Amino acid sequence: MSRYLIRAMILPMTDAQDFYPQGEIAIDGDRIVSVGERGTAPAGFNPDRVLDLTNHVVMPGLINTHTHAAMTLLRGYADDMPLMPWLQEKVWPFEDKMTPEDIYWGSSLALCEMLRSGTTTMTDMYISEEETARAVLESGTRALLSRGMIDHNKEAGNRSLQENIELFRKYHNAGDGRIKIMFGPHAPYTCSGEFLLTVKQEADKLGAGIHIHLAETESEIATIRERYGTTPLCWLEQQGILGGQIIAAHCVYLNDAELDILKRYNVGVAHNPESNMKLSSGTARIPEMLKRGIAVGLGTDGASSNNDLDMFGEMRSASFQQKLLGSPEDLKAYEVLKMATDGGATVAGLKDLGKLQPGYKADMISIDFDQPHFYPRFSIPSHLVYCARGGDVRTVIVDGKILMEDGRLLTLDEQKICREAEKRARRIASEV
Ligand SMILES: CSC[C@H]1O[C@@H](n2cnc3c(O)ncnc32)[C@H](O)[C@@H]1O
Ligand SMILES: [Zn+2]
Repeated sequence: MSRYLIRAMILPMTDAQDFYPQGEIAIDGDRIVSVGERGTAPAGFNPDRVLDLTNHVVMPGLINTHTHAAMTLLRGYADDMPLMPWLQEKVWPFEDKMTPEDIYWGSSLALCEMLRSGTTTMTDMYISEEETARAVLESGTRALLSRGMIDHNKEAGNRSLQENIELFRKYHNAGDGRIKIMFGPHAPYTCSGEFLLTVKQEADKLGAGIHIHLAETESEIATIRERYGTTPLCWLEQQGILGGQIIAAHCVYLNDAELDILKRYNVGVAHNPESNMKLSSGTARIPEMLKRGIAVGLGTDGASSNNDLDMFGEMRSASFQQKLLGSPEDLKAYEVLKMATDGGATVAGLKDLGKLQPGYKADMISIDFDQPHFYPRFSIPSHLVYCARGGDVRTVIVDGKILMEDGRLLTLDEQKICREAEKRARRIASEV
């Protein structure tokens, strides 16, 4: 456990007005002790190290609320298709050939990319998720993990549910509490009502939340209407699935009454603008959600429908997509930053994350602002959303530990991970 004193420009994300141009953060172990202008660390605070990040902006680590980390192995394998043919013709046959070891290397690759671009927490759903847990533990990052479950038949559904329960028993609160386990029924069109209810009951018994894809495409809306005569969200409500912690990914096709349902049941939305654009799924009604006080976080989805895991790019896209369809006043820079930090923490149910303030977890990143694309410095939030790229991130701290310093990853062997990922992706593609 180390004590650090960081000197930098600080954007704590506590309030739109809060910014410390000559700031100072004191960290003791995994927690923030103080945040303010220089000289505000408690008297007698004796750091092991002073990190001089003058000319860097330090802000909360970014929270990616919906991804499939190991899908980095499918990056560039299947592009320019709509969701269902993409899944059925390309993605699922590829995933059928992936071994648990492949999932480990694919997840490690994702974690390299995430750390490099300032993501400190991810909410993930995939097969062989214990391998993703192993990679997360090694990397030092924070994650909410779930076993993605599809009940093609009763046996397959029950087996995956047992795996999710096992994942919970083995990894919930692992890594000093950095890992939390949720349950991951894939979507209303891939899970029966009976199966969803069993999943919900098992999750409730363990006090775990649910992570599910919801209302992503027009085709999903048509399928569910044909099967059940209603919308995906109303069907989930009828099945008794809503209530407790739910992360609903995408939420593109929801009417006003359904937005009210989201609010009533405190459903958190994981908004994935780049995936929604790339698959031509549509545009989620984010301004309307925010107006209602619905918790919205930002996600990249997997690297096959994005195709990167850069949350800086995602923030820019989130804002531009709404402006294109609505008005330039929609989704302003500070609102998007909130979504990627504090909003993500709310969606993830992590109470002491998403802001830099005393008592909160010490998860933060620094962005090198001494670069041409950050001058003149009229507005720091504007530059972070409209100018910054993941590659501008230089320092990453999670749980009070430095995971990236001056652009060097300290916990992951990046070169080895890239080589392994390339080799394994080629092998899998050759087997499909
Ligand atoms: C069973 S593990 C999770 C499962 O989800 C698939 N997936 C990736 N992106 C999406 C998306 O945008 N909508 C629906 N399903 C998606 C992934 O390939 C895994 O099979
Ligand atoms: Zn997804």
